[in-house]
Amino acid sequence: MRIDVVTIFPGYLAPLREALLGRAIEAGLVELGVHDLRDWTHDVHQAVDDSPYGGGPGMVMRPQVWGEALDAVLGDAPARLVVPTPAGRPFTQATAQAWAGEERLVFACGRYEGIDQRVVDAYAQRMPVDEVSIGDYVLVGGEVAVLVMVEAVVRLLPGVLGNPVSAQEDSFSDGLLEGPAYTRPVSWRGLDVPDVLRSGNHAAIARWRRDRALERTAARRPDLLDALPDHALDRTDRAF
Ligand SMILES: N#Cc1c(-c2ccc3ccn(Cc4ccncc4)c3c2)n[nH]c1N
Repeated sequence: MRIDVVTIFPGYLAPLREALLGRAIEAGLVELGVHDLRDWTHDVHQAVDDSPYGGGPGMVMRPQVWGEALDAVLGDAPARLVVPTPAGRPFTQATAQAWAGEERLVFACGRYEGIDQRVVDAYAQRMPVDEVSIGDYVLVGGEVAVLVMVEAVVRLLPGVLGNPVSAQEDSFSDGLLEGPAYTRPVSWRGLDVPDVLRSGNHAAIARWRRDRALERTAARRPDLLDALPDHALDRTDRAF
């Protein structure tokens, strides 16, 4: 997979070259390009924003600069354009799973009050464009959202995680939150590891883990339970 990010703060994306993601890049599993939007300005002030039509607070990012930058970065290669915005569709694990199958992702990081809508509209005429949000809170720009989304996607790529099974057992992968996890020592500050996890009875362990996941999901994210298809819950599950 190739990932390109266009931003006025390239340094914000430096963490993408650290740790797991950095190793994926070094292993050739991912190619990463980070581009400074201001490289496509032509004025001495390198202006990327202007006042909003219709008035209102803040500034809007100019379409011309974005058009030149995205034309240059995209070239002729097919890609999915992703535009983080607080007004976007929710970015979820399902989104990450879908995007993990893409050959190329290009992220447009806005700042100020966002990017002129015509940028999304123009590129949506010739390629898939997703306006997405990572959560119901307001950030100052798209860079942090891109860090989140790139990590969620890249960890799903074959060869990136040491143990691919762990991605299959993630929270959300089966529609539920993960249950609690434990490691040594068996007793810590008067708190013990549940006996079942040390029983060697794999069927009992699997049942216990499913029950804790259902319990946690019912308590913290009942909306996920409501969204589960009927076949996803067996009779034992329905006790929650
Ligand atoms: N994904 C995502 C986001 C953002 C986000 C993303 C891109 C931009 C570009 C500019 N801003 C600032 C801004 C814009 C409009 N209204 C208010 C603030 C952004 C915020 N905020 N919260 C999220 N979950």
